[in-house]
Amino acid sequence: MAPDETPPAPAAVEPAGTDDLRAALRGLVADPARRPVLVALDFDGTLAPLQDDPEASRVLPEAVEALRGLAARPDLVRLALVSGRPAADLHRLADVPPGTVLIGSHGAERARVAEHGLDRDVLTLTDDQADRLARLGGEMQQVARGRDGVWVETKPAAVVVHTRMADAATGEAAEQEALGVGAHLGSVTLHGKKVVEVSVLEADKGAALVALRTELGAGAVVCAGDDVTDEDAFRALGAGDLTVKVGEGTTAAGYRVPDPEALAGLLAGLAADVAAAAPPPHAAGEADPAREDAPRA
Ligand SMILES: O=P(O)(O)OC[C@H]1O[C@H](O[C@H]2O[C@H](CO)[C@@H](O)[C@H](O)[C@H]2O)[C@H](O)[C@@H](O)[C@@H]1O
Repeated sequence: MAPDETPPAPAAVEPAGTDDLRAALRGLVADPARRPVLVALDFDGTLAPLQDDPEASRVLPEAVEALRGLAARPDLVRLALVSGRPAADLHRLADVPPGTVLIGSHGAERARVAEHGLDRDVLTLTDDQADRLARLGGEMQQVARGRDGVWVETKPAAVVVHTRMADAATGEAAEQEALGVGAHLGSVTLHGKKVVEVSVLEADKGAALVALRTELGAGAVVCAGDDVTDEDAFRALGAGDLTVKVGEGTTAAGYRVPDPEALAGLLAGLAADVAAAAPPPHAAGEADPAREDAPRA
């Protein structure tokens, strides 16, 4: 090859599909050496179909049921949501079972769903971060001003310009301007699906997920997501983990499913496998304390 010739780009490897993923999930749960498996799921576009109004987002009913089933066997599975949403918003919208860990604000927040409420660390900002967040809010409002369908969401450590309801040209212009604001005021700027999000904190889903797997002593991680920030998580995981891209687009994930409905079906299958698994040894033959006729201690 002549020195000035560019080598051809390697062909992108298309992730494996739904049937292969079903088999891989079944194999993972059947392997005692991989327990507990950490199932870490993105919210918007993954568990909850995308909506014009983020307040309308909900986990699909089939996935709600499946997550309840998975949470019933913490010896086999631990659950986490890993989202760009603030942890408190996730808790309000997501309907996930107690024990679920919530990683919010793209990794900057950590909380755990309790029986009645949410256990969480309060996110604190330095004076400089708080000052930049306030200035970001003002500048992003300027970006949205006069542009139909463009609006601003304010989060604990970030400001988001939303363009889903704008026409293509208006949305594109707003996103470009918002990226410029991020370049001078932000610590991290994310260009996601019809959003530009500028954060005053350094955080990413990959680092947060790796920290959680270590804390839990998870033998493997199953991680699913649909947007650019989920790619940080996919890249941070290892060869023995299962990474799942929901929808179209280039990805580092090993598997792809077409939409949140397909993912919900796979989670239901996983929950069925978990329900069929042998109970942990200490529980075999023990009376069920939830039953009325169980002997009193
Ligand atoms: O990490 P995620 O759980 O995927 O959260 C990422 C962002 O999700 C929200 O925006 C996205 O969903 C909205 C509702 O479906 C949709 O209108 C928007 O176009 C999507 O980008 C949320 O509003 C952002 O704050 C999150 O960072």
